[in-house]
Amino acid sequence: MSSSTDQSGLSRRAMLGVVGGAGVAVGVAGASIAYGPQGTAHAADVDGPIEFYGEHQAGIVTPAQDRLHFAAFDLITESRDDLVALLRAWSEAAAQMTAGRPAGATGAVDGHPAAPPDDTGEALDLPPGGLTLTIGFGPSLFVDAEGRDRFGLADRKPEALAELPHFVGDALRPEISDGDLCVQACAYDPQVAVHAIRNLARIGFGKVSVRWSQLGFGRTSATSREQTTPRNMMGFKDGTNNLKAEDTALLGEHVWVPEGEGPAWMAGGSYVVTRRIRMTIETWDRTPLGEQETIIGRTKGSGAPLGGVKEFDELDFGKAGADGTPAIPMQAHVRLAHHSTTNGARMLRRGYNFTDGSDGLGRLDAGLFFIAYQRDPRTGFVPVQLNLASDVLNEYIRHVGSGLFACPPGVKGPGGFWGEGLFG
Ligand SMILES: C=CC1=C(C)c2cc3[nH]c(cc4nc(cc5[nH]c(cc1n2)c(C)c5CCC(=O)O)C(CCC(=O)O)=C4C)c(C)c3C=C
Ligand SMILES: [Fe+2]
Repeated sequence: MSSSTDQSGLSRRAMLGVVGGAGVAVGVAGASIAYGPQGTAHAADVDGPIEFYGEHQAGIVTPAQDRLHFAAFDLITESRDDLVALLRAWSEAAAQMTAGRPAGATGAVDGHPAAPPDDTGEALDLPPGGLTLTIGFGPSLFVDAEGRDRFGLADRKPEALAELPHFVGDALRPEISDGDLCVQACAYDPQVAVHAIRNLARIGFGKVSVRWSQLGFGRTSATSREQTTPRNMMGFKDGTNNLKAEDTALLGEHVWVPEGEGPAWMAGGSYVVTRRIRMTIETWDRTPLGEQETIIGRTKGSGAPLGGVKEFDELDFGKAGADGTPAIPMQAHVRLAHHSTTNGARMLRRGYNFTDGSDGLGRLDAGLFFIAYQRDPRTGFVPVQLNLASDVLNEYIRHVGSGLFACPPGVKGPGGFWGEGLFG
C-alpha cells in the first residue's frame, strides 16, 4: 500500500473528494462542513471540494480563496485535434484534482514503475483545499499576431475579445502579458494551486508552453457577503464595494454573458481581464496616513468611505468635508472607479496580493494581481480604466502585465470538456 492510502485503500484526497456533491453536509475529522453548490453564498470550507461541473465555471463567483496560481499558455501545436484532445484531458484532470484526487488513472504512485507517474505527487495527503480551476481563451487563440487562423476558429471569435486599448501610464511587458489560453487556479493551500497548474502543464507537454505565470498569496477581494474584506498591499480593505455572489441580478447584468449576445458558445461564460500592477511601495510607505486615505477615498482602519462611519456605508459624493471641499476628493480612486462616474460599468474583482522578491534596486517587487470578470470588457474594465487616467493612485502604481481571456460556461458533467461548444 502506498503512503498516500489508508486501510481502505482510499487516499485522504480521494476520501475528501467523494463528498463533493452540491449541498451536502458531512463530518470530516470531527468538523461539520457545509458544501454549497457553486455560485451560492455558502462559504467554502478551507479543506473541502468545490463542485467543478455546473452552469458556470467555478472560480468566478465562488468565494475567493486565499491563494492563487495563474498561468497563461501558448499553443505550440497547430493541430485543431491536438487542441481538442488537450481541452478534454485538462477537463478530466481538473475534475479529478478539484475533487481532491490525483490527475490521471493511476495517480502519483500506483502506475508502472518504468513509466513517469500520472500525477506529480506533491498534493498527495492534502485535502481538496477548495481548489477551483477556471479556463480562458485569449484573442490569439482565434487569430494570432501574424493574422493566422491556426485552429479554424477565427469566425468564432467574440467581438468582446477585442484587444484592450493602450491606457495612460501602461508599461506593459509582452513576456508577462497575453497568451492563447489561461488557467486560474485558486485554493486555500498554495501547494494545491501550484500542483494543479504544474500537472496541467505536464499533461500539455508538446502542445502548450507556459508563457507566464503569477502566484498570489492573499486575496484582495470579497466575492460573498459571508467573507470578510481582506487588505491589499497598501494596507487598505479591498473588495468592500465589489459585486458579490448574492447579487444575482447584478451578476446577470454585469458578469455572465447572456444567450444571444455574441457567439452561442459563450452563453453562461464571462470575460476576464488580468493586470499585474506593481506598487511603488516604498514611496507609498512614506506617504502620510491622511494623504493615503484621500487618495483611496476611504479610511484605512475601518474601510469606511470618507465622510461616512462604517465600512459598508454608501459613498456620498455630494458630501463636503470640514474645509468645504468634497469629503471624497474628485480624483480619489473610489470616486473614479464607481459606476456612477463610469457610465454604469461594473465588474467582479477577484485579485491577489503578490510579492516576487526584490527588483535588484533595493525595492520590493510587489503589488496587486488584478483580476476582474465581466460580461463585456468594452463596457466593463475599459471604461473604468479609462476613467482612472486621472486617479491620484497612479503616482504609486504601474501596470506591467495584462491579459484578456474569454471564459466559456461551465462543463455540464463528466464526458464534457472546457470550451466544447466552440468546436461544435
Ligand atoms: C480598472 C479597474 C480597477 C483597477 C485597475 C484598480 C486598481 C486598484 N485598486 C486598488 C484599491 C482599491 N480599489 C477599491 C475600489 C474599486 N476599485 C475598482 C476598480 C479598479 N481598481 C472598483 C470598480 C472599485 C469599487 C468602487 C466603488 O464602487 O466603490 C478600493 C476600495 C474598496 C472597495 O470597494 O473595493 C480600494 C482600496 C488598488 C491598490 C489598485 C491598484 C494597485
Ligand atoms: Fe481599485
